[in-house]
Amino acid sequence: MPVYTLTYFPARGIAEMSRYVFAEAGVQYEDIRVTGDEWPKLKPNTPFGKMPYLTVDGKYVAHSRAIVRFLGREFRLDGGDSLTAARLDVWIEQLFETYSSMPWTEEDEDKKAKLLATWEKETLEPKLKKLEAEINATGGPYFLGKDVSILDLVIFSICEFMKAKWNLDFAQFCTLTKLREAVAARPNIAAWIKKRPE
Ligand SMILES: N[C@@H](CCC(=O)N[C@@H](CS)C(=O)NCC(=O)O)C(=O)O
Repeated sequence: MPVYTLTYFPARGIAEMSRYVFAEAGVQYEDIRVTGDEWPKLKPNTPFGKMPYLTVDGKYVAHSRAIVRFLGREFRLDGGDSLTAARLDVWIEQLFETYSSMPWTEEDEDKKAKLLATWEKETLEPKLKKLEAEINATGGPYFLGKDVSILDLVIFSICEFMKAKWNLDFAQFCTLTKLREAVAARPNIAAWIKKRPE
């Protein structure tokens, strides 16, 4: 088994989906957490001056989504064939595009709340309804039906982040709620959630 190290800030952020993949696969890795004080010194020695990055026997894999896809292939959580893997990728990109279109830079709180409400109705809702229709077509609870994949772990992680950062609970999306409950109940995921740092 290769030696894996995952380096990120002491936060969940865009590294947690990869930590979930390691947890689900039951694979050991070094979970390196770099503080804000340590970061300026480390930054010039990282692949692209950003985190997270992974090393595999000393070779780097950078960019959070490239990391998650690589781990999916490594641990057979990528659907097993190239078309299925591509369908997972499509939704990973779709979800990150949706998340990037949130009103991140608006500083006026009233304007931000209005923009968020519009974004929820016009962007989030149609995208998640379409995602739910695709999950329902497989019978669920996961995107591929009975087999969990990196996409389910990415969905779980993004929803968790949006809840913490934007207080969105997605309660109106029943299929998504079932998927999140199914992920949370997986023994390795539940064990990671219990033991991980705050
Ligand atoms: N496309 C990259 C973005 C990475 C990124 O922006 N990382 C931020 C933390 S979430 C970072 O390293 N910020 C510190 C810096 O830019 O100095 C990815 O998905 O990994």
